[in-house]
Amino acid sequence: MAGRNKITDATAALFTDSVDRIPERFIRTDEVQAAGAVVGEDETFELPVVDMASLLDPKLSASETAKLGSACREWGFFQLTNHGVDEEAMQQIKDSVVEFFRSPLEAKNAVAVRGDAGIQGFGHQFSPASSDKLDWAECLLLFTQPVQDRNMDLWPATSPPTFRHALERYSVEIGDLTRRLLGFMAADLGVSPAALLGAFFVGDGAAKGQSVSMHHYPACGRRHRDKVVGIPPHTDTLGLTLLLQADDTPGLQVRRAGRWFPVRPLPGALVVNVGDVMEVLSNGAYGSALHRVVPHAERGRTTVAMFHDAYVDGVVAPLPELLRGGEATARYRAVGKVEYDAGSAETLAAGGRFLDSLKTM
Ligand SMILES: O=C(O)CCC(=O)C(=O)O
Ligand SMILES: [Fe+2]
Repeated sequence: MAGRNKITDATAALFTDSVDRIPERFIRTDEVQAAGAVVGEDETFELPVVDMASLLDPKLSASETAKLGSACREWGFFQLTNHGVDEEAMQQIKDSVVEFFRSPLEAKNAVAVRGDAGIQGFGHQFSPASSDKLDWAECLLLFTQPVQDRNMDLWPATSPPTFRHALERYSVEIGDLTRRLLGFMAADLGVSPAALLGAFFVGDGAAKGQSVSMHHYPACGRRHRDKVVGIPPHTDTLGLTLLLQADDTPGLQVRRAGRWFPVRPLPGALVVNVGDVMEVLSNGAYGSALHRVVPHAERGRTTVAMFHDAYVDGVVAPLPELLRGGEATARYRAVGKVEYDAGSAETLAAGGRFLDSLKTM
């Protein structure tokens, strides 16, 4: 089972001071090399950019929706500009998360992962049982919606004091934005908005499942670059991910056509990516892309990844509207949500993808 380990004093010291030698558990040179080539600094390429103001503009909406659709089909990734998330709410969450990671280890470990609280809390990202390697990163993972799923014991109360309010507010903002975005995705997929929205939200508008991973990737120094990993290559197992980058440090890379494409953060934009469940819902029209994080030699990087979960009547399966009338066959077999979650966790621990086992062709 993929576990999340607590961060020790030794690791925290490693992350704060520039050290000459790092423990074997962080050295993954072979893995980094095997992962393949990165598109160079000097090469021009454009990761898709989608503009929410254009989506909402009656004159521009149709062409921007087509752009959104092609981004989800070709890349599974795009940067979203003019997204309309309240600027003060954005600033508050950025400041609060940066401040949390700057706190002393003792304060951060007040909300550390612990056996009885499942995967939530502060610690390392998932560590596969099949390897003893650790990521060059620290992560605070929390369930944010539905509200009754929150474990407030693991929400920082004082480090910093603004944290809880900032996350609560951001959770609502991202829920609203996800809802808006899904409306345009439904138009692109040719399904009713109610069908797609109903997979993510319950009748009264609450998210079926929203969670957040806040990441800090410390600077790794020139000497350790190409040896350490921020997050190893993976796809997101839930529905849709919206990522906020609290600074302009690069690090996120997306896999396409056998190479890694660095995301060059646009000021104020959010990065959106299609998760495995969305790939299934869309019957494979949208693709969940492999991505990873590479630590920067000189600069730390802080991000807030918010995930929305989705399913229809307790089942992860292609949207019925897409299969109606026998026009298309299901490219994924239907699987109960409980089985999906258990399967994803188990396959993740083994370094695989549960999604692959659902494919029918
Ligand atoms: O921090 C990032 O840029 C990406 C984080 C991520 O991929 C994840 O939390 O699943
Ligand atoms: Fe991810």
